[in-house]
Amino acid sequence: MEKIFNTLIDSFINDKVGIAENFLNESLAAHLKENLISLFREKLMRAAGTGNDALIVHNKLVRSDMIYWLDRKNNNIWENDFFDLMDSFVSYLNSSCYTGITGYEFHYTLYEKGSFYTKHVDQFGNNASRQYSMIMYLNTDWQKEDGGELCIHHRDNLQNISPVNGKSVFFKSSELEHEVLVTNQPRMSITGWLKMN
Ligand SMILES: O=C(O)CCC(=O)C(=O)O
Ligand SMILES: [Fe+2]
Repeated sequence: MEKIFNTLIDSFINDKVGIAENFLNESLAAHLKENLISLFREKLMRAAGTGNDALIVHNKLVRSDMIYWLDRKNNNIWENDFFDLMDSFVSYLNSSCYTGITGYEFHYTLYEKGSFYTKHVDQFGNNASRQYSMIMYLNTDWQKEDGGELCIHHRDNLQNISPVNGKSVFFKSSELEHEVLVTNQPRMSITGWLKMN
């Protein structure tokens, strides 16, 4: 995995946005996607809000995705595999870049057709614990006309990233403004944050 971890970290250092294709292998991505689809069918996914627990706001004009938090307590082997991967990524990141990450949180995310998330930054005004944002996409055969790009607003340009299967994107939560453009197909991912408490 070190090679893929380095791809993500090096591109982050060079471009402020780390991108690694196949960060999730095909099998893990497929099983996590199956989990997500079952959670949706069982009506366990909830409309996402903005803000944290203390101050949560649901506004479908800002974001229209649905989420479900991953948890080792769910006792799901694929979720646990995912957490093992994140544990090794975090220890690699901490030892190679002295980032001091002490925790993380991740949720499954579903953007149904027509959904989006308007321009925002990921760190909350009342809580600075989120250090790095990390997204992993679960969409096989994503086509350009499917839309749903992650659009990063750099100072001088826009960067559009298509949500293709297995790809991971990594950036600093306090810095980069970004949005999810309207998706024309169901768009699935795992979204999370590396935290320092
Ligand atoms: O799914 C993405 O590409 C980005 C999601 C996002 O910005 C967020 O959930 O804060
Ligand atoms: Fe975000």
